[in-house]
Amino acid sequence: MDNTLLARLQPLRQRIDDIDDQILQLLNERARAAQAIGDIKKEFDVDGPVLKPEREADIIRSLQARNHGPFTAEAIDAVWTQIISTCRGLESVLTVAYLGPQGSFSEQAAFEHFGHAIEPVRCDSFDEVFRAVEAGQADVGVVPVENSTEGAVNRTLDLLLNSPLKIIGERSIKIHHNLLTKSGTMDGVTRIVAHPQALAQCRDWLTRHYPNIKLDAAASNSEAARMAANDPTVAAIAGDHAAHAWELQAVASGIQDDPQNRTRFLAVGKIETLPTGDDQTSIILAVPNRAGAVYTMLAPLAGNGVSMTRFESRPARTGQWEYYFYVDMLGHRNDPKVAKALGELKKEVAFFKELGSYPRQ
Ligand SMILES: O=C(O)C(=O)C[C@]1(C(=O)O)C=C[C@@H](O)C=C1
Repeated sequence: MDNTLLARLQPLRQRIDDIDDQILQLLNERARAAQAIGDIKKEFDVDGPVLKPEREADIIRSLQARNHGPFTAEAIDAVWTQIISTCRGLESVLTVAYLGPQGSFSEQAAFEHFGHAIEPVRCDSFDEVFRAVEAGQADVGVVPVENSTEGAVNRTLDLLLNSPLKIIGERSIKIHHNLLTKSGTMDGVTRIVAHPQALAQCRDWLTRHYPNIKLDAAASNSEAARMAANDPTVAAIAGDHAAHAWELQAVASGIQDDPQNRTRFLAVGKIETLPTGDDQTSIILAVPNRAGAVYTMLAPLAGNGVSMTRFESRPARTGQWEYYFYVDMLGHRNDPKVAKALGELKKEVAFFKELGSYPRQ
């Protein structure tokens, strides 16, 4: 390297080394403070949860609010999620249940939300994720709830209806699909395998490029990737993490019909999440099947100035054209406006279930 170039880089690199030393010292001080918090928590409640979603959201948001850059808000989220994850792990390791072998989008969402210092509980279905958390085999679960191309993930909605678990957080991630094989070509491939949601998200692309190939459903995209890794007649649709985990090559990448394709995941658990000042509340409602019932059902929200952010319906399976309505609104259930709206709403409906209040992403 040119000597003058080196001479100019050297002091800056020295500066970075000094800063890294300070960061390291501060990270260890932070870790010791978290360990002390963990000891106090144990003193008061041995089996109580270490995870405090509202505190984690507060820390990251207030750093983002005070930040003047050039470090970006997204970088603050990623770096501090990992710092907090490590500190939390020193108090007690968080076990997280989610769908799929290594490399699934659920795993990516779990890492982006809770950091990497977690112990995975990998499940074969969304039902198993709920069961694992309900049975105490995992502290929390991460499940997809809606996709920007395909809409609601119906199985998750049905499980939320019947589960005692609460929603404790949300995380939306970009979903980028690839067509993957062991060789990186389609030679000898007789079928394309993926989770039905992924097949649906890539429907137009598949029709255009492989109109005659057999499409098969797998329990997860990472399961499809595992199959492709072991069988040269299989091509999988899966994300970059799965490609990496199963050492597959891309025949084509970014094959989702919508380049902005995103999936929103929910974190579910048994803990109660306190207000942060920027929260969302999710509920399920049902009303008798008569004219104007849905309008009346929602009137308390508008009447109390509570904004509805999502409205989804699922058949109640009574054969009577009755539905469960899944409603998200801004605010925490302890906020006076939300509490009043929920109180009024309960009186109007035939069925009411609170799914939880949690920090907005
Ligand atoms: O403040 C706490 O209760 C902590 O345990 C510390 C800490 C952190 O590292 O900042 C870690 C885990 C909790 O979920 C929240 C915050």
